[in-house]
Amino acid sequence: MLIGIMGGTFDPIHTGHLVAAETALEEAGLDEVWFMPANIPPHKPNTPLASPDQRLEMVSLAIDSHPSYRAVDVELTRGGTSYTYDTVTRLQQLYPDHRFHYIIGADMVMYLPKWHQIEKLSEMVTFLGVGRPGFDIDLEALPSHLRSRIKLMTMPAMEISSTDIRERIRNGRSIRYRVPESVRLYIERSGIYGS
Ligand SMILES: Nc1ncnc2c1ncn2[C@@H]1O[C@H](COP(=O)(O)OP(=O)(O)OP(=O)(O)O)[C@@H](O)[C@H]1O
Ligand SMILES: O=C(O)c1ccc[n+]([C@@H]2O[C@H](COP(=O)([O-])O)[C@@H](O)[C@H]2O)c1
Repeated sequence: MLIGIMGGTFDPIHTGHLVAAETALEEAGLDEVWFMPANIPPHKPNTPLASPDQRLEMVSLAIDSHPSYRAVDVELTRGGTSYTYDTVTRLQQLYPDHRFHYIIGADMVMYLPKWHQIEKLSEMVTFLGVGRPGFDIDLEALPSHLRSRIKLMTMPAMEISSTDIRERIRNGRSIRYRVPESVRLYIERSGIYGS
């Protein structure tokens, strides 16, 4: 099986994540996409506002009806900082018959050289890069060994981020359609980001 891992903080999950996953599923011919919330995302300055359980719950609600999507809690149960190299090493041990691709937005593509053990990791997965408004992908600026391990996907520009969702909630603005309805209702009921 060919698996695309959609790793993220998902604080909260939004339609940008879902369209990125669907684009990769279709364009790279993936069998499944595994949505994997990070426990402690490396290199993010702030702790997520939602707890690990809440982020996993929102992911599960968002992907509920999709036959090829799964929510995977390996990073949450491992605890500590969620280095992707450690995660993929573990997944390859657990699922020796699977191949793994890793889906990332344009901001992360240009940040790859800073990832933990990136030389080894880039031998283990192919990165599927999707465009994101405000972030240019310049493959020429990346080291050649990395460049050859990235496939670019064509995704409609979606100017949407978890930061923007949280800010909208703080300002009493609508998040309808920016997140799946089930996630919107969960956020409203739980009051995670304020009311
Ligand atoms: N609108 C988007 N278009 C394409 N890729 C996206 C989009 N939003 C997030 N991603 C990608 O999804 C992955 C997980 O992102 P993450 O959960 O940190 O969301 P975020 O919206 O970037 O969060 P925040 O605003 O809190 O930093 C990253 O690889 C990121 O680049
Ligand atoms: O392993 C690393 O060094 C590394 C550095 C930055 C990001 N990541 C992973 O990339 C995914 C997206 O990161 P983020 O910060 O945009 O949520 C998430 O699963 C992180 O664990 C991984």
